[in-house]
Amino acid sequence: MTKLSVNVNKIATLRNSRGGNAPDLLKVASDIQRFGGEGITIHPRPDERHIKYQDAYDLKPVVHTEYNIEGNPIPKFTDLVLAVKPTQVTLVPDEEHAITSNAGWDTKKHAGFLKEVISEFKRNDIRTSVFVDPVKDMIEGACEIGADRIELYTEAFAQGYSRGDMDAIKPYALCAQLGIDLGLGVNAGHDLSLENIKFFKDNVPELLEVSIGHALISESLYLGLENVINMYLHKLK
Ligand SMILES: CC(=O)[C@@H](O)[C@H](O)COP(=O)(O)O
Ligand SMILES: NCC(=O)COP(=O)(O)O
Repeated sequence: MTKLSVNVNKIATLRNSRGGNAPDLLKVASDIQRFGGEGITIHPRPDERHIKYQDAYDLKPVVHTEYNIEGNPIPKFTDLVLAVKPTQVTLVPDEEHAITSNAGWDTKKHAGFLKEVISEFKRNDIRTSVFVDPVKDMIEGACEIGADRIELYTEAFAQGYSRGDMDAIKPYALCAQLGIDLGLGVNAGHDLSLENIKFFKDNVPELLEVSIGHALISESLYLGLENVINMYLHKLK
C-alpha cells in the first residue's frame, strides 16, 4: 500500500501572498485528512516564503496521520524538527534561493555529515528519509549512513513521462528494488501528478509513500480538493 502525503506548501504560499490567514493552513490540513489524505508534508525553507517555522509547530496537534517535514538540515531546521518531532524527516540538499528542490543528495560525498544528523534524529525516534536521484551509488550510500528510507526524486521521471518516454521509469524501478534489498523503505516525490502517478506506482516495487503538492493543489482548482484526493487514492490502490 502506498500512502498519499499531501504537501501543503502551496496553501501557505497563497496565504502569505496577502498576509492574512486565508486560506487557513490548519483547516486545509485537517480537511485533507478528513478527505482521506494519509499524511501531511511541509518543506519549510530558510526564507519562510511558504511554510513558516511557526506553521510546523501549529500543525503538530492537527496532523493525526503521518507528519513529514522536509528540508536541508541546517541548524535552524534540525532544531525545529527535534522540537516538533514529526513522524518522518526527509533530508533534501536545497540551496537557499532555489525555486524548488532540484537535486538529490550525494550520499557518498556528504556521508559524514548525513550520518551524524540521521543518528541524532533516530535517537529522537524520528524516522529518516534521504532525497536521492535514482542512482545506484546514492542508494547504497543512503544505506551506509543509516537512513530508514529513501525518497526518490521523481522530476526526471515526470519529464520523461510527459514526453512519452516510458523508459524514464527504469532507473526508479531498479533503484527501488536495490533499496528494498538493502533494507531501506522507498518513498517518492516531486512533480508527481494525476497523469503520471498510476504508471509510477504500477512500475515501482513496494512504494511506501508519495508526497505530492504542486500538481495536486493545481488540479484541485478545477476538480476540488476532496475529489482530487480520492482520485489519487484510487490510483495508488
Ligand atoms: C523535496 C521536494 O521535491 C518537495 O518538497 C519540493 O521541493 C517542494 O518544495 P517547494 O514547494 O518549495 O517547491
Ligand atoms: N517531496 C515532494 C513533495 O513534497 C512535493 O513535491 P511537488 O509535488 O510539489 O513537486
